[in-house]
Amino acid sequence: MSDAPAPFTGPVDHVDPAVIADYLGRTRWFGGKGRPFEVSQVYRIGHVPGTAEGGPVAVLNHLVELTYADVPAGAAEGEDGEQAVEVYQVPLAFYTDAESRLEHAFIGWWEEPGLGWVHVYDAVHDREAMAAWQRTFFDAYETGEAHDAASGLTFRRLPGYEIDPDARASLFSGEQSNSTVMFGEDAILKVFRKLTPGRNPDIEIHEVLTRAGCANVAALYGWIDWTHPRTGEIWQLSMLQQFLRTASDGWDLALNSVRTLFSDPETRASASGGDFAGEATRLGEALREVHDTLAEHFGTSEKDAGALAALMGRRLGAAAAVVPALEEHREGLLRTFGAVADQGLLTTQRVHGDLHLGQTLRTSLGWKIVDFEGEPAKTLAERVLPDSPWRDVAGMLRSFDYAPRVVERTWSEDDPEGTEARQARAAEWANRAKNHFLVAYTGGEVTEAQRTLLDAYVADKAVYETVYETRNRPTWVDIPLQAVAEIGES
Ligand SMILES: Nc1ncnc2c1ncn2[C@@H]1O[C@H](COP(=O)(O)OP(=O)(O)O)[C@@H](O)[C@H]1O
Ligand SMILES: O=P(O)(O)O[C@H]1O[C@H](CO)[C@@H](O[C@H]2O[C@H](CO)[C@@H](O)[C@H](O)[C@H]2O)[C@H](O)[C@H]1O
Repeated sequence: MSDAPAPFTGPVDHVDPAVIADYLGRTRWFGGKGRPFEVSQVYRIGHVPGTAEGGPVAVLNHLVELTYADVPAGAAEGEDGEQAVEVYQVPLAFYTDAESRLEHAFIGWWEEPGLGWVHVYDAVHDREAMAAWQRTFFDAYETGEAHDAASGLTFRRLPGYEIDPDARASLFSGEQSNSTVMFGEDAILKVFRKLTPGRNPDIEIHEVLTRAGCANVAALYGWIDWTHPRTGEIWQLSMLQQFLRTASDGWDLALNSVRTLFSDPETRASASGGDFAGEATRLGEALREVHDTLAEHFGTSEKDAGALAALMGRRLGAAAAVVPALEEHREGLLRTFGAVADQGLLTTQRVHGDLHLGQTLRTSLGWKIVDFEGEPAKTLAERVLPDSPWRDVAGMLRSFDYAPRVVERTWSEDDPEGTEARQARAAEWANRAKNHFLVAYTGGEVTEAQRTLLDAYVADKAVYETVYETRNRPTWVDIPLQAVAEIGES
């Protein structure tokens, strides 16, 4: 363990909040870009044990509290549900001298009590700093946990999976809302960025599915808890998981399949070399198994169908405030939601909550579903609520609709004349994937009531996507808007 300075826990006054704010604005994972914010507090949550010679003089983890000025003072959230205060995890590696190899992850330099002037870097970019995490996880194996009393950090391990304490750490290139570090080719550490106290659904669900031996997820190896010294709340910081070495992203595979189809529009989707129906079938089977295991271990509950229809209607109202183009489809959408209202009590359970092809990985041993954190914009309390499994099914159906439309966006620039022919193939591809997926998921026929419920979830998801695209990729908003229009007309 290093000679890191005390205290390990508490507000940090000597770090300039503007330096941290500037760094957040430069990262991919910070979701508050574009909103007016200030860093209202930097809170130190302890040092990571296991640092070694040649590495940083200390690895100190921090929670950064942000306050947004676009929510009226005193309110917890704004009109569109955006939160007034958010907390992000920022682990820092401290070096006495500048480390040129880490220039891209440089945050600032300041005088650190007990350490003197230090150069400070985002620790997830530093293999030496991340090796400290890995060594501590390794030490935790025998007992199942390594608790560092000084810092309040607890490294937990599940039995049955060994990790190499010397494997090289490297940051995963595709970081999105979190940061993922690979340890050799065996394990990955997902460092959650936006945090809330309480059980993290990604860890919770992976633990249940791993202990149940479910083959359709990456096995959970361990995770890190931090106990707030004053409130006693548990904050879950990171998740250690099996690295799926042979994985190909489901979304990329689907796009490739559509490209193969479009390159020869004379050939029907069923005869195309890139046919996706078989994969869609296997995906449906995988989701069925995951849902069954979740229902078995977390149990099921019931939800009033009328309340669900009303909730979807309210979500539409909030979305229309952000995307005015939804207004003209309001009637048709409300009809679709309203059709479920007389279904009495619906069965609900823990679900993925934000399932799409980008959350699926095809490995040599079949499909794996990742990222059980739920919709990123929702609060934790909302994300862990039981919901109908049809929400996840609808997410996948929307994704099958997206894939050909995304390919067409760029294809049509080079070949505008072929649009009509490709449209027919695109519809064929999407319908084929949807049908195969559904048949595999249900094991046969979809009843009329199930179809009505599914249609409502598909419409609800498409409405959500219009907001997501408006905020994140405005040039894509036509994709879900077109779906909304088709639903509204039907
Ligand atoms: N266990 C794993 N093995 C290999 N790649 C993975 C694994 N888990 C996730 N990935 C890849 O990392 C990407 C980001 O992971 P995800 O859990 O979705 O993080 P985020 O919450 O940042 O979106 C995924 O799209 C997937 O391609
Ligand atoms: O992966 P996240 O949990 O961050 O999910 C969000 O981003 C997704 C995009 O990356 C978004 O998905 C939408 O776009 C996908 C294509 O990029 C498409 O396959 C999905 O069907 C569509 O919903 C997701 O909605 C959003 O929550």
